[in-house]
Amino acid sequence: MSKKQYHPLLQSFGVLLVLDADSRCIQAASTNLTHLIGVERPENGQLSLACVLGKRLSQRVRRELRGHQRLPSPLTFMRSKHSNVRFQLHAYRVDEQVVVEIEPLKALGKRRLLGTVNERLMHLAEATHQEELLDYLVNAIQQLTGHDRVTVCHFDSDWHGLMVAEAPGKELPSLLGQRFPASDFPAPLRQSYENYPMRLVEDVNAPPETLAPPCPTANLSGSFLRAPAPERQRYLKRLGARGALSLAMQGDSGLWGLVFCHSATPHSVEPPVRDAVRTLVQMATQRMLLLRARQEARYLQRVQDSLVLSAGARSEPQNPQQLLHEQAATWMKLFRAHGVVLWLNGGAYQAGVTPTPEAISQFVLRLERAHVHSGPWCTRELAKDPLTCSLAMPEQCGALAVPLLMNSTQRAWLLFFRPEQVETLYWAMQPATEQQPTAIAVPSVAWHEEVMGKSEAWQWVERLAAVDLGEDLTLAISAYEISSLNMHLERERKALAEANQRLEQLAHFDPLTKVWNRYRIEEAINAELVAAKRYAAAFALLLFDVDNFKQINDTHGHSVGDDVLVALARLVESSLRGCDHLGRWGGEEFIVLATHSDINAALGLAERLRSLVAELHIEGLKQTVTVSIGVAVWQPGDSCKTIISRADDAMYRAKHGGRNRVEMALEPEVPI
Ligand SMILES: Nc1nc2c(ncn2[C@@H]2O[C@H](COP(=O)(O)OP(=O)(O)OP(=O)(O)O)[C@@H](O)[C@H]2O)c(=O)[nH]1
Repeated sequence: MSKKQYHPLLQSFGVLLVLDADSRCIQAASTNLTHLIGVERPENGQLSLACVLGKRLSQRVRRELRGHQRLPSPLTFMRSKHSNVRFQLHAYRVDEQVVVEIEPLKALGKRRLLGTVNERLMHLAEATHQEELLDYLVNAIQQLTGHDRVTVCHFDSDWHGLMVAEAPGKELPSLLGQRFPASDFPAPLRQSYENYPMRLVEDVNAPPETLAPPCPTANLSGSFLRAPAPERQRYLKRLGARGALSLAMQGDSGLWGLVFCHSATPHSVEPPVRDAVRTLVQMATQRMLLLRARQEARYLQRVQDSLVLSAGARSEPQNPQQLLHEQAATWMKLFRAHGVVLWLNGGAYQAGVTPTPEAISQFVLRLERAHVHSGPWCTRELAKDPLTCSLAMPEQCGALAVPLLMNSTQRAWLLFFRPEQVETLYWAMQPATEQQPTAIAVPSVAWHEEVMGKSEAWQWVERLAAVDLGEDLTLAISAYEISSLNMHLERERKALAEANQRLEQLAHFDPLTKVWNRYRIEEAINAELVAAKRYAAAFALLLFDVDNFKQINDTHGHSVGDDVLVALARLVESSLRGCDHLGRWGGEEFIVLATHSDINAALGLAERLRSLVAELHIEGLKQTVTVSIGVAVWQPGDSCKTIISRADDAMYRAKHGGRNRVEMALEPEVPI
């Protein structure tokens, strides 16, 4: 550490010694050495630590400091057996020197103090609300130290202080609810509280002690005895305080606040009482952080609970509009917003008090350009933020925007809007007036500040919860999109299957009789020809034609003719084996493909069909329907054309033979 010249003035409630690195020789001592401890300085000689503490204790100090930065704990001693004044000693190393601080101790009744402190600690540990906790803390400290006014000052994110708790006194005016500007707590001051969490000023008006001989090299920045700097003295006077004790309340991310104890008259606080107060403050701070963490956890849980709903909606996905409609009220309550917008695929779903769609669209466009990272964006002053100041959003003051990463290129946005929150702040001190101090009193009208144009601030935990909500919403929206896509695909698939079926029908079936069409029966004959050739498995074709069909048509009309064809097809179809097939060859001609059939089987089948048809009764048709059938059996070397041609010849012979007959095809004269 570089040797800096620190304020060499000291308070008089203790004695300060500056020793060499070996803790033997006293290089300088505060001017109250004789007065407080009764040690005379030798006229010309060197003062040793042993002269002040005695041989034994000075040896102990040296031993305990060897290889260490400071004594593990303070030591107590009495100057002589005859005097009952006890002292407390503390020593630590700074640079190449050792600093020893000695304070007289008054008889305090240690047991009683311990009991009181334990009782207070128990109470603090049981507090369930921050206000209750801090109220109890300031009252407990007031009882322990006897200060007139004890307050807790909490810092906001700009380091302005707000007096949030107070044990008021009779001598000093109340500071509760007042704000102190950040300029009252400059960074070095806050830093010093982080290093030395407690400061005691016994009497701000007391003439300071100095070091004798003067010792400009001594680094007393960490000394508990150092006198307050002139600006701090002025400040305390403005607060009406002559005696002051202040303690840091250290939060998770820096200084949470300070405890100020003030009294209108000089006020000493014994080391054990200071230790007790420090323990109380530490305990209260821990408890407060715990309460806050619990409160935040409860809040996050509430947001989570609202997510569970949208998670439930995931199994039965809702469209974004439904989702917003159902959840908007809950979300607005949770996020203390008066409007919410879900911006998706270039359109806005809105609920509550929201800007116009044009303004929202502009806002999102700017967010897309300026806010590239995945975290939330927020402001409590839309009219002042460079991103939004030129947008027309008259009813909005604050906005929280959460990007929803729908995929690698597309972002949706969840936007919350807050109205203006006009607030009156009571400033205890204005930075500008620090040069001309004014006695603190009940805040004057001039110190009221109306804060306009701002919404409530977006808390850290709210931003965190909004990100959680955004992630959940992204899932819910994706689930909905996937499910609608699936539904669409399913519809498409069904339509395609139906079209295919229709196509299949058209391609293979005769639309009137629903039996195979010419193309399909031809296909089947060709397949059978291949099988017959390979396995020499004979099959037969029965080609039949309705007799005098023209006359039926002409006499009874085409529709009766159609009925005849349909009834005939049904009858024949139902009379065939499962392995045989019926097809319409054209007009009133049909073919039966009888697999695994020799000539006898085929003739038997043809005869059976003929007689069945002759018994067919058609509604509206008095005459009987008959068919003439030509039968051809597969011959090696047959093609579709040759076998049908033989069947056709046979059928014509049946026609010419008088109709309602079966004729067998003639054997081919030469092998085909
Ligand atoms: N109703 C109806 N008539 C059809 C259909 N297809 C063909 N026809 C008719 O069937 C008749 C066939 O007549 P023709 O070829 O002279 O034979 P036919 O009257 O049965 O006499 P033969 O075959 O010699 O017994 C024609 O008048 C066709 O118009 C159809 O799908 N429905």
